[in-house]
Parts: sequence; C-alpha cells; structure tokens
Amino acid sequence: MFNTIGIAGLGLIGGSFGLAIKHNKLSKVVIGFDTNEENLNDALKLELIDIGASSYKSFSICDFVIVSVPPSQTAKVVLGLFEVLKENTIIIDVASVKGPIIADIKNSIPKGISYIPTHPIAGTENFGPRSAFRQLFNDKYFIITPINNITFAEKKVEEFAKKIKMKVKYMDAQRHDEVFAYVSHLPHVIAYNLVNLIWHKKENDEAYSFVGGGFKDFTRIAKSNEKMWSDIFFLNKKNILSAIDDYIENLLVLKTIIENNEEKKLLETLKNIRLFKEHLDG
Ligand SMILES: NC(=O)C1=CN([C@@H]2O[C@H](COP(=O)(O)OP(=O)(O)OC[C@H]3O[C@@H](n4cnc5c(N)ncnc54)[C@H](O)[C@@H]3O)[C@@H](O)[C@H]2O)C=CC1
Ligand SMILES: O=C(O)C(=O)Cc1ccc(O)cc1
Repeated sequence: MFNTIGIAGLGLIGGSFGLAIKHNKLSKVVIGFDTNEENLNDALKLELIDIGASSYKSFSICDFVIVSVPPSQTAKVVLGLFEVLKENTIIIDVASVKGPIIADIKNSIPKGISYIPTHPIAGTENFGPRSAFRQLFNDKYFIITPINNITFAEKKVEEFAKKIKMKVKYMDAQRHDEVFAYVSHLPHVIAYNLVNLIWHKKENDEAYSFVGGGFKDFTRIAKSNEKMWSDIFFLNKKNILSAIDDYIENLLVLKTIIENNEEKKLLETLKNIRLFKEHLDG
C-alpha cells in the first residue's frame, strides 16, 4: 500500500501501528524515530519498526507518516516534519484532542502534502514500546476529523485503517473534543480523583487497603501515562471543565435522592441506568 512508512513516537500507539503495518504488509519498510533513545532501541529490539532513524531528516523518503507523540508535542512535530517531507506524502496525527492541534497546524500545510488529523479509539492504560501489541486496533473505531473536504488522501487513510481492521468514522473536530471530554477524558479525571481520595484515607487508616474488584475495575485507567493525560486535560480544558461541572451536578442529584431516603426513586434510577449500560455493552 505504501513504500515507506515513518512513525514518529514509538510508544503504545506508534509501536502497535508498526506491528500492525508489518503484519499486514502495508509498507515495504517502516522507519521509526523517538527522542527517547531507550524507547527507540526497544522498538528496534521488539521489531516494531525495521529501521531506527537518528533524526526526522530520514523521513524525507516516506510516503506515509504517523505522528504518535504526546498531545502537547504533536503540532510541533507535524510542523517540523512539513520541512522535510516530499510532495504527495500523507501525514496523520493520532492525538486524543483534535481542535487545538489542528488550529496550530492548518495554516502551515505545504502545497502537495496532505495532513489528516485522526484519533484511533484504541488504547490501554499502558505506555511505551514494551506495551505495544499488534491486535490493539482490531474492531476499534478510527475517527478522521478532516480539515476541509474529504479527498483522495482521506480515502487512502480510510483504506489504511480498514486494512488494520478498524471501523472508520468522520467527525467534526470541535464536536470530537466535546464528546470525548465526556466519554474518555472525564472518566480519567474521576478515576485519578477516586484513587487519590482512597490513597489519602489509607494514609490515616489501613482499613482503606481492602479494595475489591469494583474499585479495581473502576480505576484501571488511573495507571495511565501522566504526561499524556495532563496534556489532554490542558488541551481540552474548556470542554473538560464543563463535563466536570455537569458530572458534579448529576452526582448531587444522586446524593439528594440518597439523603432523602427516596427508595422508589433510587431503585428506578439505578434500574434505568443498569438497562442503559446493558444496551451500551450490547
Ligand atoms: N494511549 C492511548 O490509549 C491512546 C493514545 N492516543 C494518542 O497517541 C499519542 C501517543 O500516545 P501513546 O503511544 O499512548 O504514548 P507513549 O507514551 O506510549 O508513547 C509516546 C512516545 O513518544 C515519544 N516522544 C515524545 N516526544 C517526541 C518527539 N518530539 N519526537 C519523537 N518521539 C517523541 C516518547 O518518548 C514515547 O516513546 C498521544 O498523542 C495520545 O493522545 C490515541 C489513542 C489512544
Ligand atoms: O485504557 C482505556 O480504556 C482507554 O480509555 C484508552 C484510550 C485512551 C486515550 C484515547 O484517546 C483513546 C483510548
């Protein structure tokens, strides 16, 4: 499908793309670069990529580039790559926030290069090249937030995503950031916050160590990469603050029902939520 794919940032996402590309033979060669030398060496040892680059200059031969660095670095890396890429190259970023990154890039796209903002809704709480695995993207959504019209380049990216078994959807970037503030960023805020609460309780009372499966299920994502999540919280600040306010308001409604011993209302509320959750999970 491509002659040379370049991957900038060889952690969970970049490394998993490398494995999926190699397995599906989507490129003759995969070049990778990571500013962290240990991660670059690990990516080579784990065969996530074929060739390790010593700088972005080597990406000048690529016809497709994936930028999978932390969100706060994404625009800077894409703009830097614009200086070295050849004509007709397609470059995508995969950052979890879209609007502010697109705003930093969209007026600097060189003629002949296609920049396509994307977001694979596939991940785990783990990070770094050692956490990469080939099947990460299977059956997951791949969102494209096109800057203008859908052109040949978007279609090519769509084809690429489908070849690694992803389900492609198009979405407006602003709407993406509003929705993901609720369905992804808010759950991370709450999980981090709940673990923090229990941690401080435990400092004064060891009994707070007796956590069960529910707590563990609910807080798995509090083990996620703090660099990535602090970037996301700041980049999508406005939407996340609204989601937190909305959440607090909803929590207070539940608090009042419990406080007032409204048994019938509580049963009905919990039942309706359970039925919706069962429907969500299919
Ligand atoms: N972790 C997840 O579940 C998901 C993450 N994403 C997005 O993918 C991107 C990467 O995330 P992960 O792979 O999870 O992070 P990660 O922490 O596993 O990997 C990021 C890699 O980028 C490297 N890096 C940092 N600055 C760099 C630069 N200037 N040039 C080259 N390499 C650089 C780091 O050394 C690290 O190896 C982020 O933008 C994130 O928002 C998207 C979907 C899911
Ligand atoms: O670990 C999990 O369940 C996640 O929620 C992974 C994840 C993290 C960030 C994204 O932008 C998309 C997916």
